Amino acid sequence: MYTRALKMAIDKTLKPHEKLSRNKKPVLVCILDGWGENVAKDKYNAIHSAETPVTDSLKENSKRWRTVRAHGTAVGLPSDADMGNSEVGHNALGSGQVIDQGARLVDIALDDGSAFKLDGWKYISEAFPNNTLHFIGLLSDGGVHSRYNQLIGFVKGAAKDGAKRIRVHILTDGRDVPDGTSVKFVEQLEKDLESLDGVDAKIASGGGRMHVTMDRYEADWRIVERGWHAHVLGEADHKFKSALEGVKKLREGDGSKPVTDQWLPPFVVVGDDDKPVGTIEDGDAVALFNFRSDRMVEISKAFEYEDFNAFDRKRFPKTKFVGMMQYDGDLKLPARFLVPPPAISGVSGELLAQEGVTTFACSETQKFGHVTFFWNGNRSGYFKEDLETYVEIPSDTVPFNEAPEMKAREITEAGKEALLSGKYDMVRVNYANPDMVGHTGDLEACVSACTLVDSCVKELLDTCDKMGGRWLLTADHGNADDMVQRQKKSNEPMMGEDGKFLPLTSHTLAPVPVAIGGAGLPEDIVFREDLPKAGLANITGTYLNLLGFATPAHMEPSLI
Ligand SMILES: O=C(O)[C@@H](CO)OP(=O)(O)O
Ligand SMILES: [Mn+2]
Ligand SMILES: [Mn+2]
Repeated sequence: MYTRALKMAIDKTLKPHEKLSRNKKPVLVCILDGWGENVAKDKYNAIHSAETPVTDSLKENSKRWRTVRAHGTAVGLPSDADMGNSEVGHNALGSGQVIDQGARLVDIALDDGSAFKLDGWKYISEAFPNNTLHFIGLLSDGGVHSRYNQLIGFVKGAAKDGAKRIRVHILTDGRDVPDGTSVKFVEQLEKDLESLDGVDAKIASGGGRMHVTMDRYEADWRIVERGWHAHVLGEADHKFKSALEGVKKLREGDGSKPVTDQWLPPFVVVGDDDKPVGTIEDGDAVALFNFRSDRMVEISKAFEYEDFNAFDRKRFPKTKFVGMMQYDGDLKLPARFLVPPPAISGVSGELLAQEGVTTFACSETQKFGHVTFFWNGNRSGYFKEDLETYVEIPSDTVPFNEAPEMKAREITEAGKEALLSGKYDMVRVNYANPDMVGHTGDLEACVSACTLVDSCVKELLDTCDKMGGRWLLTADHGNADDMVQRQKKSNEPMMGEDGKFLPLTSHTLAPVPVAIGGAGLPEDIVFREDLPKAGLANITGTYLNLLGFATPAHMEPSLI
């Protein structure tokens, strides 16, 4: 069940690279979030439709440009039908290892039944006979944050182990799965809960994932506060007799504009007495059923921390609280969990800090933790704080198609300044736009986002060249490279009844580009040709080489 990394003892010292010396010039690692290299090259590929002279020109040097796999088993996901995502992508980029990820670890723990023998389960099962068991999480089979069959696996396990009263608090998706599918997931869940013998099981509250509960990196605590009100206190403006009725009604919006699954307002399910059917009370058990960490950290703090002032909780029930996993390895948050998280050790950040390498990492809020927390193997702290500078540029709090430029210009300025300062051996930045605007399904906005990012990349690469540095440009998974839902066999774009194309809001299965270069990179340094199946984890050794170090034995081979 555990990864290669755990099985072998890791030598955490870095050895010098045979050919590339540490030239004391900066190495830039630039990640374009959600920038895939898709075979579909029609107008729905926003990267193809955008003006991208800089990234296009890199392709011309076939010895220093290639693609790598960013989805499925290449990044530790259960199957090659699983699209990549930022968590697994940045874990791989930072660690150089293919690690069994949460999605897979939970599958295994459910399959072999070990999940029901672990401490987390024993802890919550104390509440089964006399109190309510609550599940909170993303209702979806997207496999990025959660999966429906895993929720059902735990619900059934609870029923079998004597839970008498179960309440599920749902966050609707429409981001990892097509918009509108919330209705079918709610229908299915209501049926599945009803079919449990001798258990009073219901959906109790919910809301759209971008508006309720699933904030990340403290971008907007009000999102979590809305969730707390609905799930815990049973308070929301919208009250319905059933979740199905609620989701259908809320999708209609106020009549002027429909609301998509991602953005549904919070709602509470009430009984015939108009009282909420499932508030969270002292003695209840609460299990978050998302395996992915970033969007579960804040709600975990709200349930776990006695001392908490991000918002007024009004009431703080003493619950038996568990996460699907432990979401933050440094904070040990939450303290209890259903399945042990992936063990990620010997990550590049730790090794580099040990060698005295100075690092600058920057993104805007929405991706800040991607280049720090995920990059460092789901650790929120520093390895050696005096060597690591982390800069977060506050993201806007609007749907990003309304501001597709996001903070790309500010990130560029910060990156340039870091390169020019001469203070940093490694500068890494992440541009959020292709991913965050891609998720809105707004093609036009996404095209303009990609055009802007390409021009920002030029500024960064030019600055790196000016400093005599070396650079590596890549992405963590696809997204902007396909903005339309397609027919399975023919790959033809799908149109809705209104004649408009059906937007694809999710990531894609596309591989991602990798390019290396820079004024400080000797001419004869090119990509090797014997790694056709390389994935994101092969990139770590590659940038370690650019920094003058050999690829450590516990990492995937370098592309150079
Ligand atoms: O927004 C998110 O949470 C995911 C999609 O569910 O995107 P990313 O993996 O790019 O962060
Ligand atoms: Mn991403
Ligand atoms: Mn994304």
